[in-house]
Amino acid sequence: MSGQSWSDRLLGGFRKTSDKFSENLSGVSGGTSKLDDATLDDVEDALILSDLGPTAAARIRARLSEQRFGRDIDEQGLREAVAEEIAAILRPVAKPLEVTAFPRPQVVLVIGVNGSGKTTTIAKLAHLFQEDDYSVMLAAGDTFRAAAIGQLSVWADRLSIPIVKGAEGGDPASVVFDAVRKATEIGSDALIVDTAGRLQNKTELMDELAKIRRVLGRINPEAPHDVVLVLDATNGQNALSQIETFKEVAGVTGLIMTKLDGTARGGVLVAAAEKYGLPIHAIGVGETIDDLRPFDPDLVARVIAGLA
Ligand SMILES: Nc1nc2c(ncn2[C@@H]2O[C@H](COP(=O)(O)OP(=O)(O)OP(=O)(O)O)[C@@H](O)[C@H]2O)c(=O)[nH]1
Repeated sequence: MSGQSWSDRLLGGFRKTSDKFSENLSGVSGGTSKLDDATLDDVEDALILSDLGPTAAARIRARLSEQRFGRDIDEQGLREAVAEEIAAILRPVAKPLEVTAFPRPQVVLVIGVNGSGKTTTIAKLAHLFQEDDYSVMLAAGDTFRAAAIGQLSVWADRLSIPIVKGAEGGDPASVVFDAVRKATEIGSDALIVDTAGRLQNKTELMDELAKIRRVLGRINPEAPHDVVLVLDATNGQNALSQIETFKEVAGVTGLIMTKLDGTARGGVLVAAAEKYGLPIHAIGVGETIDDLRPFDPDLVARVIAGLA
């Protein structure tokens, strides 16, 4: 593991976004001047190029214009104002995943395309719950690939938590059914379920998730309590189309964005918040077990705007 703290890594990642923002804000640097249309154009363009998306960029521009048009502003003031507007978009969606289900266990379905960081995120999430003294169980519901089952088992061993798995090619719904029964039996607080990420076959995935839901509902009508979509920030705007699709096939209730360390595309988090308003539970800032962190909207906004 590198000697950097998670916050350095987070700042490092968003710093690339903020560097991109700053590069594109070069017309604004210098002394104090009146906020005019040309400057607002530069800010809007810089935000779009930083992956915040056209809608969030236009909204921030409109707010700046409304509040400060024609007033003296310097670069620092402009960055502060932009940070405030970004934070205003992010604050309402910052919601940690809480274990509140009664009866237990809280069933958390985790979905996302292969390679998004889903398996690692499940392990990190389990670890976060453990740190809060919750008992956790895993279910290897991605029976489509033996590698996925194996990978999750390795994490379960490392974390010393029980895992329920079926055979490769087996029925994910039956794995989930067994897991809920077992978790209820031993009194687990949370059950985190891995699922297949086959977006290329929407109908199959939808049928599979619908069946998991049906089976879960038979044991506990409240389950699944959470359907968490894991997104890879390095995909930039493509992450948004994944939200669109998974919302439709899986009824997503919240997001975790991974790989925010080291990408210049961290602004997509703001685009996602603005467009979908789904809760952002946490962010992934590295490959180790401690690298899933609560999402601090004010800090992220300041880093994107180049202030932190
Ligand atoms: N830098 C960085 N890497 C991450 C992060 N989260 C996951 N990864 C890495 O991304 C790769 C894919 O992660 P997995 O957890 O295997 O992703 P998955 O979606 O389960 O992918 P498959 O198992 O291939 O379907 C691994 O090399 C992880 O270590 C993160 O927040 N930052």
